[in-house]
Amino acid sequence: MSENTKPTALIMIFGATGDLAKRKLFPSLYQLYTKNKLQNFAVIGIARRPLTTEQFQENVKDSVMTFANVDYRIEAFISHFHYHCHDVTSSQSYIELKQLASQINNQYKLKGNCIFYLAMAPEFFGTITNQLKTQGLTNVEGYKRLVIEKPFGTNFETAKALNEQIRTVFQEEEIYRIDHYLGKEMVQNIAVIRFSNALFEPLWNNRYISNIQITSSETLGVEERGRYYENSGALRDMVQNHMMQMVALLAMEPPISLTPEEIRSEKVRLLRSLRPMSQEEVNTYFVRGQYAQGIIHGETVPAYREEANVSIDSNTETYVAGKLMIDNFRWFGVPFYIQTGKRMDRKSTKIVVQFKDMPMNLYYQAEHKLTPNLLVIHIQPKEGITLLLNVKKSGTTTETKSVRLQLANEGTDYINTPEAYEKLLLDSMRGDATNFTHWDEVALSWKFIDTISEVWKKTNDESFPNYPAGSPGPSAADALLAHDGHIWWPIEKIEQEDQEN
Ligand SMILES: NC(=O)C1=CN([C@@H]2O[C@H](COP(=O)(O)OP(=O)(O)OC[C@H]3O[C@@H](n4cnc5c(N)ncnc54)[C@H](OP(=O)(O)O)[C@@H]3O)[C@@H](O)[C@H]2O)C=CC1
Ligand SMILES: O=C1O[C@H](COP(=O)(O)O)[C@@H](O)[C@H](O)[C@H]1O
Repeated sequence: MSENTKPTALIMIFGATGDLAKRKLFPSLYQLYTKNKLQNFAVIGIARRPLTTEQFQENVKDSVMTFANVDYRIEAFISHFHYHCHDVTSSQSYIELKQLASQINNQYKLKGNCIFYLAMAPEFFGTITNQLKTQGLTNVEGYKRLVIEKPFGTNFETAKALNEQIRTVFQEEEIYRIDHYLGKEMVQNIAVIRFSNALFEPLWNNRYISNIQITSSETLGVEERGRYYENSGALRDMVQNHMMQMVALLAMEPPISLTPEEIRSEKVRLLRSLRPMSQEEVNTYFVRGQYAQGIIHGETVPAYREEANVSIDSNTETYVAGKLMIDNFRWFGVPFYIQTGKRMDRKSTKIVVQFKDMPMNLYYQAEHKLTPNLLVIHIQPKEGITLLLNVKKSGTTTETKSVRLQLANEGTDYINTPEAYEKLLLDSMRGDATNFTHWDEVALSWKFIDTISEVWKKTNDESFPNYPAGSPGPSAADALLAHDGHIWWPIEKIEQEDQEN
């Protein structure tokens, strides 16, 4: 389907009174609607609480006003929403849901196309898909697609069982596993930066790249999600999916074309080249942390154990740093460092590609080392690219200084870029699975992650809590890089100092 095709579909949102629907799904659909990207659509919201369709429409309106902050064509927009009060564990109400779906399909002329969006706790995913099949909701005249939220399982075994269950109802090409990082503008830009610039692609290998650093730090804590997070931790919440996907996009071989199959098969090949770790090696390659009380934006925030309301000796990690090695010709010997954590000093997701030093420094003067060339891909909150180069200091000197070439930051292209969910919803309606994860990718990343979580489950980290909220994370993460002679590049600090000078 072309990029300009306007899709038509009925979207059934299971979990329509929940946080994700309110904060992301309704505002994203609204954006698509007001940008005229949809031919025709209707939504059936499904949850247990007893709401009328009118009350549900008011909730949708509130969510759009709060999170999209506009009310242009809002009444017309919410008239597309319907509500079905339904406990997904009860088979009876699927029959009524089927009747409602058929009536709405005819009323809006939706061609029998149906998206089943599971915005609910994962323990319901299997039950819902089974019931959809048993009660005949998947017998549609058009297409049927399942959009499924994370977490997709809690380890390889549970993910495999879930996959087998949903595969009895949906084909792999009908399953859209959401990883919202794949909807982010600059994550989608990684392949474009690599494969459309003669400047980068020839250097994108172990001859010219020293190491790659991927950081995704948050200032938020676990908020209302303590129960989920306590059983997940940063490793399963962020690393298994978002961080591994970014590694795959940065390191995969060029696909022979941009079809979803080709891109996803390159990512799979890359994930297969990750150097496996033995259990004994886990704590050499990976570092974990948990936040203590600290100060963020001038306010004292509680420690994880208090905020999440969990046991006072909880061993759950809220921070992970790790070193991944890729055993293929292109990357042998190049460390990919990743770090992600909650309650850190800033909200920032970025990738730093550090190029190797020049073979000889012609400009060496006492104490003066050339700064390595760095390519920084800013993913959020700022979007853009920075290249750090060395130039001559002005005047009668051969001394060098580092300068920043801002390739895209603050450019008009990046103003008002659509939300990740907006793009992913549209892709799922158009049938473009490129930015969704294939089962083979999910399976391989779980296998890699399982070794780490098994070790961490067995051994408590006695140093927890080991970083104060509002800090850059535990010192062991610096030691991880220092061991290889590297540092986490303090890009924001470099930029700030630059601006001050
Ligand atoms: N919130 C977020 O930012 C993110 C969420 N996700 C994922 O999205 C999914 C949903 O998360 P979130 O919205 O935060 O969860 P919430 O707990 O906020 O919402 C859960 C929803 O499920 C409904 N529900 C619960 N039990 C039943 C039942 N038996 N039958 C019918 N409906 C039921 C609830 O409605 P009611 O009580 O009325 O039945 C509610 O609408 C999860 O898989 C989560 O991991 C992923 C990334 C980010
Ligand atoms: O998937 C998740 O992502 C968010 C971070 O997303 P971002 O787009 O704000 O970077 C994280 O807070 C959450 O714990 C996790 O489940």
